[in-house]
Amino acid sequence: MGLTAQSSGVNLLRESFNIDGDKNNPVVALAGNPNTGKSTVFNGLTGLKQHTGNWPGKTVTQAKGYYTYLSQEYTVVDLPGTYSLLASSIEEQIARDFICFAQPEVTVVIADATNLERNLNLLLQVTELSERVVLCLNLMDEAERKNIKIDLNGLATDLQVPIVPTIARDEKGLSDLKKVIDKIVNQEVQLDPIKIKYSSKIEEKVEKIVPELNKQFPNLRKNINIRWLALRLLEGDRTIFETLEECYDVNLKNKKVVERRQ
Ligand SMILES: Nc1nc2c(ncn2[C@@H]2O[C@H](COP(=O)(O)OP(=O)(O)OP(=O)(O)O)[C@@H](O)[C@H]2O)c(=O)[nH]1
Ligand SMILES: [Mg+2]
Repeated sequence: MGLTAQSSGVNLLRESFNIDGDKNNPVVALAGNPNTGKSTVFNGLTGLKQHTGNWPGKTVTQAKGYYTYLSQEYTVVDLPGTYSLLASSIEEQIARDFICFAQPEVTVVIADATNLERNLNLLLQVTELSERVVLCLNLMDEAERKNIKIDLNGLATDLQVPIVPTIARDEKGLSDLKKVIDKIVNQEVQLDPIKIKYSSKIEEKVEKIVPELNKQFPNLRKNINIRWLALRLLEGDRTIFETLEECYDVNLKNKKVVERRQ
């Protein structure tokens, strides 16, 4: 059986993000820098089967929609455009929290093929949070026009993520994207994207914090990536506390694991 929300127990959290947890559809999140064609991909995938509203409690528009592939219905969520997931803006916080807590079965990072370097920064942040990632290289027509050649096989090998080139405006490549998403959901591809290794000073601290977090919050490990959480704590990111308290009713502020680094 493929990945389902039921098997990972996140239905309730999905509902709190206004995503129908009861439907048990695999959820596909579309992430990407602003203006890379996320909404064009979203429209191409979902056609008229879409709703827009606001993210709960936020004045940021949420678009969700549906498509069916090989008799399986998927829910697609168009995340706000962001350059990073460092939660320094509401948009970044929404994108980060959704990937971290609603745990989409697949996150598609939509990148502008003419500006790969900047766009890959977000991809590397997403792969720190989730292994189930596809890189959608959009605007391939623009890249060709600018005579930019991309070694797709070399890039896929370096990043260890599936890559799908698209021209979303002409609906080119979107059926390949659906096929790759289906393979990930049905666990037909091995996924082990590259992870950033930090300086030994940081890695040593992470090594100390991870077991401490596992000990103090044994249930958290099932739901979120503890290495990622340790990195956020080291960074002093306060916004993660708010979301943890909202989603899990845990209070990290009073725990010694945080006090130690102050
Ligand atoms: N040439 C070309 N243009 C594209 C392609 N995909 C999207 N566009 C155009 O790029 C512009 C931005 O597309 P959107 O889909 O709005 O991008 P977005 O990522 O949703 O933008 P934000 O939501 O503002 O972050 C639009 O004018 C699209 O028509 C493509 O593959 N090739
Ligand atoms: Mg958009």
